[in-house]
Order: sequence, then structure tokens, then C-alpha cells
Amino acid sequence: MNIGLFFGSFNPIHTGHLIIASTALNNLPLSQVWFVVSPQNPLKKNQSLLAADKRLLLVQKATEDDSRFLVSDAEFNLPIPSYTIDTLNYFEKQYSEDTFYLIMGSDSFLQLPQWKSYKELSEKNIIVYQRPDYIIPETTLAANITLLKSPLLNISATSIRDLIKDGKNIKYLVPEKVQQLIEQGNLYK
Ligand SMILES: Nc1ncnc2c1ncn2[C@@H]1O[C@H](COP(=O)(O)OP(=O)(O)OP(=O)(O)O)[C@@H](O)[C@H]1O
Ligand SMILES: O=C(O)c1ccc[n+]([C@@H]2O[C@H](COP(=O)([O-])O)[C@@H](O)[C@H]2O)c1
Repeated sequence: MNIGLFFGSFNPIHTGHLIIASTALNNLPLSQVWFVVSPQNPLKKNQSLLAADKRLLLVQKATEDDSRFLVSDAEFNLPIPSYTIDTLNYFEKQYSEDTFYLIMGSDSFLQLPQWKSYKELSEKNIIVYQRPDYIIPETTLAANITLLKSPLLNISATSIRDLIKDGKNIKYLVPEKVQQLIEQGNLYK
């Protein structure tokens, strides 16, 4: 089976993430997308990072009605910070009959040279969703990199956290169930 791995801090998960995962499924021969929640991005020092188990719950709620989506907490049991190459090696060993594709936004893709084992990672199957301000010209890409042709999504977890802090409404930017949990838990205030 071909599986898309969508790694992220998901602080919180937003509608953009769901559109990216669905677009990858629609454009490539993938059977599933696994949302892999990272306790700690090695390159991000984020003061407003919600506890990992709470972010995981939000991702579970956001994806529970879509059978194409699965959620993984594999990185909760691996060393922190969460290095993608280590988790990918773990998945490849654990599910040796499956083929994995990494899904990421173009901001992450452009940052790849700073990631652990960059050379090894850059030879994997990678699916990239273009992001405003981080546009990658298609001509520069190797054959293992797929650039999705889809509308740009001007939405980020940072802007959602800012809206919440300012007491604004985040309706439609996150799934309804996620909005409810954020409001009930008074999260990101
Ligand atoms: N609007 C978007 N367009 C393209 N890729 C995106 C978008 N939002 C998130 N991604 C990608 O999703 C993955 C997980 O991102 P992440 O959970 O950090 O969300 P974020 O919105 O970038 O968060 P933050 O604003 O806190 O940095 C990354 O690969 C990122 O590039
Ligand atoms: O492996 C690395 O060196 C590495 C460096 C930076 C980011 N990552 C991973 O990239 C994913 C996306 O990060 P984020 O915070 O933008 O959602 C997340 O799973 C991080 O652990 C991984």
C-alpha cells in the first residue's frame, strides 16, 4: 500500500492541513494519509506549543470522519526532538510491505537542507504543497519530488493562534469539532 506521511506540530491542526492531505490523495496513487503528530520540531522554539497529547486529540477529532486519514503518535515513543528521518526509518522497518511518501508544505521543503540526514531524506518520495511566500519553481525538481498543482492556502497555525488571542472567531479555519475543543478547553488564550 502507498501511504502518505504528513508530519507536523499541528499547533493546532487547521483546514489547510486537511485540504493538503486530501489533495495528495486525489493526485497520487495513495491509499491513506497518516497524520504524524510531532511532540517537538527540532528547529522550532515555540513558546505557545500546546501539550502534545492535546494536539494529538485535536488531530484525531479533525480526521475521525474520514476513513482515508489515520493519526499516528509514533513520535511520542521516539527520542525528542522529533527527527523525521528516524521516524521514517521506524515506519519503513515496522511496515516493510508498504511504500511511504512524505507530504509537506513548500516552506518545510525549502528548509530540508537543515534537517537531520538531509541527503538521505531528499532521496525519498516527497509530495510538496506550495505555500504563499515559499513558491518553488517546478523546473528545479528531481523525479522523486512531486509538486502538487493546487490553490494556495493562506492559512497557518500561527495566524489561528493569533486570532484566538485577539478574541476573534476561527470558524472555517479549523474543523467545527476542533473549534469546540479549543473553546471548551480555553486553549491558546
Ligand atoms: N497553508 C499551508 N500551505 C502549505 N503547506 C502548509 C500550510 N500549512 C501548513 N503546511 C504544512 O503542513 C506541515 C505541518 O505544518 P504545521 O503543523 O507547522 O502548520 P503551520 O500552519 O505551518 O504552523 P505554524 O504557523 O505554527 O508554523 C508542514 O509541512 C507545513 O509546511
Ligand atoms: O528531522 C529534522 O531534522 C526536522 C527538522 C525540522 C522539522 N522536522 C519535522 O517537520 C515536521 C513539520 O514541522 P512543523 O513544526 O512545521 O509542523 C515536524 O514533524 C517536525 O518534527 C524535522
